[in-house]
Parts: sequence; C-alpha cells; structure tokens
Amino acid sequence: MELLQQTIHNIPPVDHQAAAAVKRRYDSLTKPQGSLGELETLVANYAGMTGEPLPSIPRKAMVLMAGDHGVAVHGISAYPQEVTVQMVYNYLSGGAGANVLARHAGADMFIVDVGVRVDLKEHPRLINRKIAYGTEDFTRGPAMSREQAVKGLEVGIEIANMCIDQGYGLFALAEMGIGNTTATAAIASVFTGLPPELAVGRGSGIGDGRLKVKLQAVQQALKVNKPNRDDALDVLSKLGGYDIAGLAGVILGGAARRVPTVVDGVIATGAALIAASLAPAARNYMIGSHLSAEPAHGKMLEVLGLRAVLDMGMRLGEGTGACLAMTLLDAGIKLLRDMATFEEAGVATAEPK
Ligand SMILES: O=C(O)c1ccc[n+]([C@@H]2O[C@H](COP(=O)([O-])O)[C@@H](O)[C@H]2O)c1
Ligand SMILES: Cc1cc2nc[nH]c2cc1C
Repeated sequence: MELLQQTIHNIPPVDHQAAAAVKRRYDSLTKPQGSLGELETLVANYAGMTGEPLPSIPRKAMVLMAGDHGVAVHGISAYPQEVTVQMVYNYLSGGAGANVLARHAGADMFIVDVGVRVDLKEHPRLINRKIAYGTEDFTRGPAMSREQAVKGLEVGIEIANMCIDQGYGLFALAEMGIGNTTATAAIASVFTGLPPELAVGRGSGIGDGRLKVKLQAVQQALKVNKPNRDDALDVLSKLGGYDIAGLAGVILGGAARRVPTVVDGVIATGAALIAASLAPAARNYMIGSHLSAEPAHGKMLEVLGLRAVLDMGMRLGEGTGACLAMTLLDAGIKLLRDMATFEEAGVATAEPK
C-alpha cells in the first residue's frame, strides 16, 4: 500500500511551457499553421507530460499483463479459457499480433503473468508476478480481495519503475485474459453510468446466446457486489482482474516519473478509469490510441477526456492499437524535429488576415 500511496503522491503537474514550446515550433515550420491537425496536439501534449520542449523519439516498452477471469466459467467468451495461457506462450515465442506490431513500433515487450490460472513454464522473457490463479467468479462475490487489488497495482508500478530505470520513456498497455471484456463492461458501467445493456459487447466475437449470458453476468456482478464508484479499490477488487490492476499500476508508475502511457482498447481503458479514479492527476499522462469495437469504449474515453486517434473497428487488444498510435507519435516528433522552418527554407510566411 505504501508504494501505491507514494506513487500517487508523486505524480507531478504537466509542464505547460514545454507544450507551448512545441506549438510555437510547429508554427515556425514550413506548412500552413495548424495543418498537421491532431498530430500537433498529440506531440504538444506529450511534451507537456515529459517536460521536454523539443521531444526526442522515446524508447518504448509494451507491458502485457496476463490474467484469468473466474467469470469465464459461465461461457461468456467465444474462446476457451486455456487460450489465455496458450497466447502467453505465443507472445513468448514472438508470433502474436502484439509481437508483430511491437516490432513495427520499435517497442520492447515485457510479458507479465499477474494472475494466469495455471503455472507457466519458466522462460527467460516471462516475468512471474502471479498474485492468484485467476480471479473469483464475480457473479458470486468480489473478484479478489482489496489486498490483492493493491498487490496488482503495485506489480504494475514495480514493472513501470524497472522499465524507467532501464531508460524507457513511453509505455503501451497490453493485456491478455479470456473473459476480461466482461469484467471491463462492469467497470465501464460503474464509471460511465452506462447501463449494462449498453456496456456489454461481443468481446472476442460471441453470438447472441452468449451475449445474453454475458449481460446477465454483469448485471448479477453489480447487484451482488454493489461497488462504490467513489472508491476505486472497491471497484477494482469487486469487478476487476489482475491484468486490469497491473495495467492501472503501470499508468500510475509512469505518471509519477513523467513517463506517458498509450492506452490500448477497451480493457486497457478500464484500467485507465481505475487509475484516474485513484489519482485524477494520472489522467494527464494518458494518451488515447484507437476506438475499439466494444460499445462502451467511446463513452469511457469521453469520461477520461481522451481522444482515439484511430477508428478502425479493431478489437484484438494485447496492445495492438497502442503500438499503431505510438508510430503516429513518432511521426509527429520527427516532423517537429526535422522539418525546415520558414526562415531556414526561405519560404514566405502567411499574409496578414
Ligand atoms: O481491446 C479491446 O478493445 C478488446 C475487445 C475485445 C476483445 N479483446 C481481447 O479478447 C480477449 C477478451 O475477450 P472475451 O470475449 O474473452 O472477453 C482479451 O484477451 C482481449 O485482449 C480486446
Ligand atoms: C486467439 C486470441 C488472441 C487474443 N489476443 C487477445 N485476445 C485474444 C483472444 C483470442 C481468442
């Protein structure tokens, strides 16, 4: 608990001067003012987070938190629960979408077992921080204890600190956990006020039968647990997963040291809602990536004040949207650093209005 509290306490305000310096430089470059649109805002906000008036391309870490969800016993996913562990092995051997897009974005992957249901074979690239063998079925009671929720958050903070100590300057959130869109729909419902009917979606691709069961599971979880939306630890422990807790911790750990986090799809955004509720200042260190196909995602981003820079109907999770967004951030930073100014290129500036 001490690490969590200290981390929250350490989150600094953003550096508005660094953000303003970026805007000024964009205005001096050989293009009509503001013509790079949201790319300019993305980089200016990023500079406000890191405090660098002329940002350089950051070293990137994708942190993938894997955990199982007890609610999966109800058949609320299109895939069997074993897929969680099977996909972890796929990440370790480099063959998943997450690996391909992490390589594409130049990000190194940190694969963490925070709560997979079975013991995993040791692997030099697997970080074992297992808190429990999956969560409890949240239709019957809390998914985990408050202490376990804190542990999950602190695992994320610890991984963030380890990465920052190694020189990483930007995080991408990634997760794997069969059933985690059910947990996320419940969290989304609490923090956005959306009724479960509007928060529950098809996740990994369920049909109408499973969708009905999934909706009932979320309704039941809210009824049985009565989460208190003013107490993020209550919401996280009753409705969350170890994957979600770990990712919320990464955001907090990064924010405390001015390292921004690119949020991924609906599950990562559930973690972002937990982090923002625990520490409102952490919100300033989050970068939106894409708009997931899950129905609650738009409202969740709106509540956080985040903008999705991509809208491509993606719903893979595992950090894939975050990686694509990181490539856009890099593009914006390159433009800022490498374009000629009006003065350097001898190009005439705008006529008076
Ligand atoms: O990130 C998203 O927006 C997203 C939307 C739907 C599904 N997923 C991924 O699919 C898995 C969860 O789906 P489900 O149906 O088992 O809840 C989990 O491993 C997520 O990474 C991810
Ligand atoms: C194969 C598979 C890969 C995934 N990656 C994230 N969630 C997933 C769900 C499934 C089923």
